Amino acid sequence: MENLLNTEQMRAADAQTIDSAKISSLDLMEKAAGAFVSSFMSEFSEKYNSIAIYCGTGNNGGDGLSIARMLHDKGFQALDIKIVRFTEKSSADFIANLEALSSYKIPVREIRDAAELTEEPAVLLIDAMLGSGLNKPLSGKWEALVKKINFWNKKVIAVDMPTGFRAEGPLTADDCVVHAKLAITFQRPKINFLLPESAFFLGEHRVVDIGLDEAYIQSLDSPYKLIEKEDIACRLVKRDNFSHKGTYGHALMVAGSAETMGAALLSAEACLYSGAGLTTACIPEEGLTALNSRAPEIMALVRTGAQELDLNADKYTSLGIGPGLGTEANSLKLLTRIMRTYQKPMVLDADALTLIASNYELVQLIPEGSVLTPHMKEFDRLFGEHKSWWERLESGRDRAMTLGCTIVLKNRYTVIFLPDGTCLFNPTGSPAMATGGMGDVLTGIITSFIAQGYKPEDAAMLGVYLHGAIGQKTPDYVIPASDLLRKLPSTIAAYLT
Ligand SMILES: NC(=O)C1=CN([C@@H]2O[C@H](COP(=O)(O)OP(=O)(O)OC[C@H]3O[C@@H](n4cnc5c(N)ncnc54)[C@H](O)[C@@H]3O)[C@@H](O)[C@H]2O)[C@@H](O)CC1
Ligand SMILES: [K+]
Repeated sequence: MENLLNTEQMRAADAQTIDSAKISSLDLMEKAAGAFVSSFMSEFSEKYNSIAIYCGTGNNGGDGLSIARMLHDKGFQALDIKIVRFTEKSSADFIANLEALSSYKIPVREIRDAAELTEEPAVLLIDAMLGSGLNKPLSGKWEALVKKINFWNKKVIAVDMPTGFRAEGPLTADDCVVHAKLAITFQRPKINFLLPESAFFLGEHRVVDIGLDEAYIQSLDSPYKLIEKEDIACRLVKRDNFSHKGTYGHALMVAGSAETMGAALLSAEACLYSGAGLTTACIPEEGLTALNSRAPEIMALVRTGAQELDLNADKYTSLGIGPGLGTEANSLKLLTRIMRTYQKPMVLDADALTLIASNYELVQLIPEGSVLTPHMKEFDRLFGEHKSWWERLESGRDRAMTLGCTIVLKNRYTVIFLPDGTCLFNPTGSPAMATGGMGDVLTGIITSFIAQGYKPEDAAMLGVYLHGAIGQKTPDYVIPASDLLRKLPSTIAAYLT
């Protein structure tokens, strides 16, 4: 798992690397610029394109000057440097890089006011004005310049981060930030790159390794972590030679209503396809034919109308509840009854969460160790309105700790809040997954992993990562949830090796 750092910690890692690796800050800047250029060239190889490199006078600007030199050496001819000199302060490494540029025939122009710029003919703009040194919102000359650059609507590639972007803390659409297509960032993504509001300013990001001291970075105390492929491989357990269906547990999925049987089918099938030994779907009578014809492997526990369900809780090794359940009185009765009867960790999703939100006393009945899988709206219904995703990060951590539960807040980079206050970001996923039924499948996978004996936190991590990995692999415009779940067995097997 990769530790994600805040700006202050990143600066400490920078200093520690210079200290421990006996590398000068100038050489580190050279490494960072080299890593940027390699990544840049893999994406933008047309050397005839004109490129304007806007540099500040701090280290982000120093990177920009070094990048200009390297691009020139790689054969990019149509380069043009603009130095934004709104202050007389310059960093030592910026000055050193400006000197190194003196033997190069790259045009350099100093800008002292945004009004000096009328247009920008370059096709591509590299933003090396301000990076992680940002210490307050942009105003005055900076604000005017950023507004002008955004008005030009160029293809902007940011060095480390877009000028004006806050690496952590709440973001709003009103922040004055350079709008960039891509940020090539150093060593770790900024935490805010993983939150949806970053899309106001940034298309995508790539992370490049600049050789910072990894042992030191991993030793720092950060609640924020990024899940890696190895975390999945080392948690997944192979199926034993002499195992049988009883080895892999019995998952019960309480889901569906007459109009939403699809949600029950998808979540129960996801249990089956991710390896539960037995799966039972607790469904209304109207759904029985659909279940039997679509998924003969799945058993039914039929619930009729308001009739109280006689649940033998010992029979099941995991329970998922919520997909397509409905929010009317009968569903509330069913949920309450199940929460009173079943005291092992359960997976709560969709309508179960909405019912808990509007009958908040039910929160007390959530068994410790359970997994809650809300999307943003369900999260806000449960825990109150939040003005930003940063606030959701803070309250998600807080709630996971007080409830002793795992909370899976679904998004492009789904966030998993663990009961110990750790906050895991999942890297896998794709916009092709933005279709109905996806959440039902995820609920089924997590329920299935718990049935098989994985700890709920691990079940959530494995489920979220593998679910996203399938979506990410599809070259198609969209992946229907039922197609995704059929790829679960081969995907899980691929991660086992
Ligand atoms: N490990 C790392 O973090 C490394 C960082 N490097 C580069 O160094 C950058 C950070 O450099 P610096 O710390 O010199 O900072 P920046 O170059 O981001 O900013 C320069 C200066 O601008 C001023 N400033 C901040 N906010 C302002 C505002 N709102 N209005 C006007 N002026 C403002 C501050 O005095 C700041 O020091 C990184 O983004 C990255 O590009 C690389 O060179 C090498 C390794
Ligand atoms: K920048």
